Amino acid sequence: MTAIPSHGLRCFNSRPWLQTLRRSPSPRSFSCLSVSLSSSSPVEEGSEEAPSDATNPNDTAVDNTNKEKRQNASFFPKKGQTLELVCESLAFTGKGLCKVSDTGFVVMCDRALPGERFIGRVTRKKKNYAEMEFSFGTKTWLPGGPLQDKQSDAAGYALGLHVPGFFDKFLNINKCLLQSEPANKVLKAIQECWRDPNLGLCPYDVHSHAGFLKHLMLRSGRDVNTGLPELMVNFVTSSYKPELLKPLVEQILPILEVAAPVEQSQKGEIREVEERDIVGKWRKPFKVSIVNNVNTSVGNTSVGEDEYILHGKSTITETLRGLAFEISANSFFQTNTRQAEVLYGLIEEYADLKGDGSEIVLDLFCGTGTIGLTLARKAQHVYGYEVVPQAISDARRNAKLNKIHNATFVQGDLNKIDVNFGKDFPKPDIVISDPNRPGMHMKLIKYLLELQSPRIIYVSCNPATCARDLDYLCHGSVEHNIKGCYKLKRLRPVDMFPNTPHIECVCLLELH
Ligand SMILES: C[S@@+](CC[C@H](N)C(=O)[O-])C[C@H]1O[C@@H](n2cnc3c(N)ncnc32)[C@H](O)[C@@H]1O
Repeated sequence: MTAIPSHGLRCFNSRPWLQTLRRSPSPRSFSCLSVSLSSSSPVEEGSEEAPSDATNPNDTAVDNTNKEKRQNASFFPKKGQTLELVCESLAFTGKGLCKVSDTGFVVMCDRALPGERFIGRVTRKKKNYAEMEFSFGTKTWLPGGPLQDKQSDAAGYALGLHVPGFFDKFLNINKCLLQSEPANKVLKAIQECWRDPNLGLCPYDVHSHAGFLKHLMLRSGRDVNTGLPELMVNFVTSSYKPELLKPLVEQILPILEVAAPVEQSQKGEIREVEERDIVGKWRKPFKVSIVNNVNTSVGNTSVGEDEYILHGKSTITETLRGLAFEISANSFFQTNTRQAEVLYGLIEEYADLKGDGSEIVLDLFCGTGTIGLTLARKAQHVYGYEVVPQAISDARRNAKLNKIHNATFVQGDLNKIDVNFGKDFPKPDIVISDPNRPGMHMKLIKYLLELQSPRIIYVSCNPATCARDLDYLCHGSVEHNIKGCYKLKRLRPVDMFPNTPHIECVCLLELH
C-alpha cells in the first residue's frame, strides 16, 4: 500500500489558485489537477525496456503485488484517466513524485506538494523536447489561455518556447536571458517583421500540418583566430521556399552591422578602422551563418532532411580546452561553453589517462568529437560513435583541424547495435558514454557489461535515466537478465544550465 503521510492531507480545493492556473475540466464534481504523466523509461513503447516504477525495493510484498499489476495493462494509466494520487516527495525539477493510490504507479505532477492527496486526470505522457530553440506557432499562449481565439489572426502568432509539457502551445519570447546579445538582436529583428502579412509567412500548425516556419535556432560561437563572436541562425521550415526567407535574411544582416570604430594612427590622426565589405559598408568582423533546414516530416524535430546555406558558411566555430571545433546546424554542441570547459576538465580528471599513449578510449555518443579529441592527446587511439552523420563529418574535420591523427569516428545508431559491435576496435581501457536525455538502450548496457572495460565515465543531463543506467551497470536487473559488475567511485554535478532546474552529472564507474 502506498503510505499516506500522517501530517495531514491537503484537499486540492484548499489551493483555489491552482484551479485558476490549471483550468482542467472536472471529470466529476471536484476540482481536478491536470496531471502530466511521465514515465522514466528511455525507449519507445514496444521496445525492450519497460517503464520503471519507483516502489521501495525493500518492500518485497508490495513489489510482488505491483509486479502482478504491472503485467496487467490497467497498471499503466491511460490518457484522460482519473486517478487518486498521493504526493510523497519532491523530485527533480520540483515536480511532485506522486503514486497512484492502489497500484503504486509513479506519476510526476507539476505543483503537487508532499502530503497532498488529490484526484488527477492524465493529460499526456511527457515527451522530451530540445530546448533553447524557438518554435513558431499559430497561437500565442498566456498562462490564462490563448491570447487569440482566431487561428488565422497573425497578431496571435507566436515565436518562442513551448509551454512546459505542451507540444502545441507557445509562449511568445522577445528576449532570452540565456542567449548572447547578438542572438537576442536577431530574435528581436525577426519578431518585428515575420508577422507582416505582406511577407506571406505562416507558422507551421502542429495539428493541421499546414504552414511554413517551424523553428528558429540561434547558436553562438567564437572565431578561433580573432576571438570575435560568431552566430548561426537556422530557420527550420516545412518546405524549401528561399524567396519567403529572403526578407528575414535581409532584416537580420544590417542589425549586426555596427558603427565604424575609430583608431589613432601613428601620426596621431583619428581614423576609422578599415573593415569594409564589397559595397563599402563597415562591418564588425563578426561572422554570421544563416542556414535553412527543411524538415518535411510531421514531427516536432528541428533536424532537417536537407540544408541550404542562405548566408555565410554552414558551420560556426567554438574553442574548448585549447581545441577548435567546427559545428554544423544539426550537430549537438554543449550550449554553455564556459561550463563545458569545466565539464570536459572533470572528464579528463576522472579519465586519469596515464599520458604514455598506451590507452584506448571509446567515446560513445561522441557528437562532434569534443570529449574524444580532448582525451586523444594522452591516448593511443580514440574511437567515437554517433548517430548524426553531420556530427560525424564535423568530428572527422575537427580531428584534422586540430592535427589529431589517432581518432576514428563512426556513424551508427547505438540503440541498434548487434553482436558485431565492438569487432572494429580493440578492447577499450576506458569508455565515455554521454547519451542524451533518454539514457542508454538496454542493448548498449548489455554490451558494456559484457565488454568489462576497467572504467566507464557516464556523463548525463538527466538524473533520472542516469540513476537507472548506473543501477543496471552496478547492480544488474533480474528482469533484464543482467548482472552488474561496476562500482560507482565518483560523481560530480556540473551546472551547465544556470537558472534552470537542469543539471549535468559526471560519474566514474570502476570494475568490481
Ligand atoms: C548529450 S550529446 C553528447 C555529445 C558529445 N559527447 C558532446 O559532449 O558534445 C548526445 C549525443 O548522442 C547522439 N545520439 C543520440 N542518440 C543516439 C543513438 N541512438 N546512437 C548514437 N548517437 C546518438 C546525439 O546526436 C548527440 O550528439
